[in-house]
Amino acid sequence: MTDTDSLASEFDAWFDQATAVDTLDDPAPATLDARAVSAWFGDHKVLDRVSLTMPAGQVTALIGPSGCGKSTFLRTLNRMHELVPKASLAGEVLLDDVDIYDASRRITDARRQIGMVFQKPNPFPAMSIQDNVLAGLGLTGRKLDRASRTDLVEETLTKAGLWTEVKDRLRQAGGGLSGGQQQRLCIARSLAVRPRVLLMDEPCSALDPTSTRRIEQTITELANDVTIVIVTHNMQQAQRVSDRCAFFLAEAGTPGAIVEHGPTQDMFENPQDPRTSDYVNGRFG
Ligand SMILES: Nc1ncnc2c1ncn2[C@@H]1O[C@H](COP(=O)(O)OP(=O)(O)OP(=O)(O)O)[C@@H](O)[C@H]1O
Repeated sequence: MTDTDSLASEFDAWFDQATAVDTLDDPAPATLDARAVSAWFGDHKVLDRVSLTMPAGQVTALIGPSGCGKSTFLRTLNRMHELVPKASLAGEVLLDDVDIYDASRRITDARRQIGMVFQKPNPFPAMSIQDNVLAGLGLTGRKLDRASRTDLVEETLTKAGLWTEVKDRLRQAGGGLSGGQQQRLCIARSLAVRPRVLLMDEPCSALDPTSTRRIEQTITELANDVTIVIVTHNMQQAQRVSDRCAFFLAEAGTPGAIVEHGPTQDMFENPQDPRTSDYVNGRFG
């Protein structure tokens, strides 16, 4: 028995301990509505009353120069900001009208419904490809029978655009894939818990141009199933993948705020604010 075989069977055994077997629903994409979100690290205020609606089933790109608070804003959208020691927050984030920060809501519930993909692909390197896909389910405490797991692995790897490349080696280690394939594996892992929103923090910044285009294609294909919010420094990418854009700026030591937001085509072809025009045309940042 190889290492990957033994890992795979351990994981299977964990799932098979289930006394009750769950079925996964197929939820519709949700609208995320940030209302007057401010964020601090200690006494350093980095976001000031940011309000933005990210419509269901659309791709919203967050753009702006380095340090203007895009990643911080993204992390307020699924309660990851509060993991940083001394970080604090004001405002509301509504997922289809329900405040994810409401005291009666569990943090794990928000994270399950609002998944995240990071800059650097972070699969579990020694874990098999199929177990990487299923790993998030374990964390949310849900157990599926074997047939449902097999279906879920195929479905999510297909949606992430990776199935045909890995279907004959599902029990091999995730760490053996290329960087672009690893990022698509991480997207499949996020999709396996059936999120309603997927947050992506510069998901292509560690990838070559070919892998980048493949991920962009995946984003476009996913948009009907899940609302996507993506941070990107690449203006061509924002134009290629997003329906809407929000331009963030932190001017002269002030906290980050949104200068302008709207349909991507308007933001690039007919921006209302000269600072937006300067930024999207590469004159600063
Ligand atoms: N963990 C942290 N502790 C303290 N300050 C932080 C932390 N993370 C970010 N900051 C500060 O918050 C501000 C916003 O950072 P953030 O990473 O959100 O900006 P960004 O627009 O995403 O930047 P980039 O495009 O370079 O990733 C910056 O001043 C940054 O130094």
